Amino acid sequence: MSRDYPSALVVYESLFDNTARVARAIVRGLRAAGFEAHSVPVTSVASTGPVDVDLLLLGAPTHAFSLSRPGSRADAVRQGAPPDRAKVGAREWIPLIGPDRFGTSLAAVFDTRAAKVRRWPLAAGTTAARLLHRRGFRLIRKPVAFLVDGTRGPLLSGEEERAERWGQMIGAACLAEIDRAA
Ligand SMILES: Cc1cc2nc3c(=O)[nH]c(=O)nc-3n(C[C@H](O)[C@H](O)[C@H](O)COP(=O)(O)O)c2cc1C
Repeated sequence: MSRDYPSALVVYESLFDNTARVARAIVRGLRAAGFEAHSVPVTSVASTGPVDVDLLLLGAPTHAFSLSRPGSRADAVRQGAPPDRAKVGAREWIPLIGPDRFGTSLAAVFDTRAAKVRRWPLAAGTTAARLLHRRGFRLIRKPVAFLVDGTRGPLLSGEEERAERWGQMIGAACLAEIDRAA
């Protein structure tokens, strides 16, 4: 940690804005934990150069029990999602990145998924965690899920507040990891 404040970047994929809302709530939680934190859609971060942070977070919606694919995002567009949000997803982005790009190997993952299949073990977060691990990142906590009501949302009541608390918790966990390594 070379700056005055620890820092985190929350990269998210979101077709209907629910994962984006969760990402913003997590940013609020990270800030409450003392972090300089920002969220950015995967459609924009894909074209930026290296960034120097202490923690990378990645969030994505569950499509077909996994990360989205071009076909599932096209499906979402047919259901009303803005086409520009479907250009690139976390699945295509992760193979392009590694710890060097962010100045950290510490990462955390979250997903959104439909409330009625909440207990299904396979989801976007599981896949993202596996792919990030393969790229050399170390997940500091298990992936966490936030629930939406159906395909377009909204988030279930209380989920944004839970995301904010999770952001604060993950910030504290990251600081503990940094202390341990020092
Ligand atoms: C093509 C498609 C497939 C989906 N498959 C699943 C699924 O397998 N499991 C699930 O829980 N939700 C599924 N959903 C619901 C999404 O998880 C939901 O749309 C998403 O969490 C909303 O987040 P977003 O607004 O950020 O896109 C699917 C949605 C779409 C559009």
